[in-house]
Amino acid sequence: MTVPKIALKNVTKHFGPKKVLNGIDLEVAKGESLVVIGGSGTGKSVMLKSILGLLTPDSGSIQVDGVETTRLRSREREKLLHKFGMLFQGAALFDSLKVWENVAFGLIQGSHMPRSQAKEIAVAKLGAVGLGPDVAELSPAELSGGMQKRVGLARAIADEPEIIFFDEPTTGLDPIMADVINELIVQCVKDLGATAVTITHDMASARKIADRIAMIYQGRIIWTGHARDIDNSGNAYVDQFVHGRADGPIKMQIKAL
Ligand SMILES: Nc1ncnc2c1ncn2[C@@H]1O[C@H](COP(=O)(O)OP(=O)(O)OP(=O)(O)O)[C@@H](O)[C@H]1O
Repeated sequence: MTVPKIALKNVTKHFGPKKVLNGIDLEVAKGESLVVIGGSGTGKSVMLKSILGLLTPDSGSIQVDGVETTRLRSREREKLLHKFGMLFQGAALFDSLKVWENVAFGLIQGSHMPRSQAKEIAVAKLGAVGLGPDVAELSPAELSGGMQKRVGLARAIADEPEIIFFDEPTTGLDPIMADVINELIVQCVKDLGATAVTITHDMASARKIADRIAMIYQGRIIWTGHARDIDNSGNAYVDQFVHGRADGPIKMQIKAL
């Protein structure tokens, strides 16, 4: 039996009285691209942060390459984090650093690579996402949102991670730029042979990026299936989300202003 790259079993997490993860069961195979869809506040980010160890679940098991990660010491956790690359929502670049320094940040700080070598890699990774060496010397503030996402992607792949997380990679981009980013994600993940987990509300992005899609609702995975089956899921919650209907079993909690 092959060991999944990532496996969550019955993971729970609450904040005060609020139960956010309600028994998450999820497996991601090596080399697979899994997209997690679900409404706002359903626990997608809390799940990713739990896998990264930025949050500790209350109960349940999280394994990466068959190793339990919920009780790691700091040095072991640091080693684990080397397996991950991450493209954050809003790119999260440092404005005080040049573009290439942002891309090389993990190589210099985490892997203690000499600056000149890290710069060479950063410029090559920028090239892989369609940005020339001239961009490397700019400040992130001088770039458009789409270019910033590309820089974030170059940073996510700089250390050639085994696993890449994409948190809302297309949010705030026009549909054409979103498609460009989706294609770059597919290409970069393929080139690296990486395992990818993406969280998004954007169904066009999910369709393009995913091998498999999982839907989270009220802190549970309520459906998983091949991306090609998303329109015939037979699940009323998935159907409502995919078609963006106000009517259906998913009730939005709307607070009175
Ligand atoms: N550190 C925290 N302390 C308290 N509550 C938190 C914390 N982190 C998340 N939550 C709560 O957990 C719930 C789920 O949050 P999460 O960020 O995982 O949602 P999400 O599905 O990623 O939503 P979105 O799509 O809007 O980003 C929210 O109600 C949020 O307020």
